Amino acid sequence: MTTRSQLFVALDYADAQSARQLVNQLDPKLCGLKVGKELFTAAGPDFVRELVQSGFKVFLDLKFHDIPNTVAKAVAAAADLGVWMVNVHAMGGRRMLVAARDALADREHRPLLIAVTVLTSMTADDLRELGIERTPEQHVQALAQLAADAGLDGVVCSAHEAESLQQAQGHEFILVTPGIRPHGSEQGDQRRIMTPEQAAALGIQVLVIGRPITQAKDPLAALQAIQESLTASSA
Ligand SMILES: O=c1ccn([C@@H]2O[C@H](COP(=O)(O)O)[C@@H](O)[C@H]2O)c(=O)[nH]1
Repeated sequence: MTTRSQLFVALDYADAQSARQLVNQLDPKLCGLKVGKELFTAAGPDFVRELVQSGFKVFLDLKFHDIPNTVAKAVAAAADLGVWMVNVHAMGGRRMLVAARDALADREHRPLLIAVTVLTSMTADDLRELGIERTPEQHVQALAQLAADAGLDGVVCSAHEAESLQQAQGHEFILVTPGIRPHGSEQGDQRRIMTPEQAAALGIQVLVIGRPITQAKDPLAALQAIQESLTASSA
């Protein structure tokens, strides 16, 4: 089965004005936008509303991780912004995941609810240091099962775990993969990385790319080159 991957640009900018310089050149048909902790903390919910009103699919990547009541209220507030997708940490546990899911049930606008498994910046050594003896792959699998049992729509993982997750959870379960690095771009702090073409060939639904676009000399050209390469590799 081949699903066409959607590209989401991680708007990791220090303020709304910097983000707007790129966003104003973009077409909602070309990509979705991810707002994370830096931009949200600086620019707030008004900027998220502005992006939604401009017609973009917005993934609000705030990775809520708190007691169930607090996370339930936070995802409901995110839904009120009109975002397309919101996420929580699977490590918050089953009751937290269920509370988040229930907070979105029966709403007129229900964003997709996704659980972060193992951050793409982490390795087996990082997990071991936290007392987790499973490999990243095993830990992702276990946390994805928890998310699926709790009725979430999918997970954030690395592209390396995609095939085993598709086998275990099926192709309807949404996989969102940061750690996407076009050939020749800098890895930075990411550890479990894959090229956009390889990730798209796996049928991953959402590819998240930040710095290879936002730090490029010409961000729009960098994004268009990735899109063209995806189109060419799927032909
Ligand atoms: O496991 C995760 C979860 C979230 N992220 C976020 O994705 C982008 C990636 O940006 P790059 O510049 O392409 O590395 C960033 O906003 C992270 O907060 C992640 O990387 N890994």
